Amino acid sequence: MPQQTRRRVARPRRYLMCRPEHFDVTYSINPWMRPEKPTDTGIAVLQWERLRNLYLGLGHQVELIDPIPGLPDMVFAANGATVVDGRVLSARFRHEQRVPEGPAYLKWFADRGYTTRDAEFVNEGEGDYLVVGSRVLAGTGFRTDRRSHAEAAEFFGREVVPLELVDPRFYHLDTALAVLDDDEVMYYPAAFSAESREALRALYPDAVLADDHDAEVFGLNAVSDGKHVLLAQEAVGLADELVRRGFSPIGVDLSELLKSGGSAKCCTLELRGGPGQ
Ligand SMILES: CN(C)C(=N)NCCC[C@H](N)C(=O)O
Repeated sequence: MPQQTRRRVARPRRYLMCRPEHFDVTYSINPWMRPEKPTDTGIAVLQWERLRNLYLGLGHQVELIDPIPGLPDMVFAANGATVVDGRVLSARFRHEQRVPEGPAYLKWFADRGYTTRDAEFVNEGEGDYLVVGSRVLAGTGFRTDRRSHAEAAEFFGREVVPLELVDPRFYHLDTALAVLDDDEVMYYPAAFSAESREALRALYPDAVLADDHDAEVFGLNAVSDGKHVLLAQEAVGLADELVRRGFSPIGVDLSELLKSGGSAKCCTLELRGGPGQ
């Protein structure tokens, strides 16, 4: 069926978020981070609250993890773990500044009775693991160690498709690719190696492709519930194409968090399945 005639249905989601009470840019571990530029924690909190209220207004559940002083990037909950069928693979961060976030998120899950695994290899949670239907797309190149992909495949019992990122501005998979539905994605081809571009073309021949501008404003760091797609408000080309395909895009302003290299998806960890599954 042509994409534009599909009726889009929202599925209620459960998300984990972390209020950016200690947000700041005090170090630089990606090309967007400029510690010399001022940040405003109050604005970051306001922008984040709007995102959270949008989720609640759409009928989704939002759980919260307490922010920890001294961990300014902890707001990026998507990096904190990967949750599939109630099974939680912990994050193991590449840069020392973020290493303590892994155990903090893992504890949140363990305290609530989830089945957890303390990851053996470096991986940055849903920053590099994206679930598309029964398949998991897995980024590597800048953060997540390739060896983590086999660990994730074994732990989740799912097919894991490796994708290599080649542009340091798009250092996590979820800065270059967004999941729209169980069989649809949008992505920025130039962020991937030739081999990975080929793999994506074969898997998703009808994917929405982002242009340079929309990728650079982090339009692909988007969250979809199957109908509503929350994405950076500046990504107007992507929003137009999403409307054409029957989705309802909702523009969000997360300009303060972009100073650390994150947007809507980075702030949002999807909880797929609950404890005891
Ligand atoms: C897309 N996701 C989840 C992210 N891109 N996360 C943002 C991480 C930002 C942080 N300063 C870092 O460089 O790790």
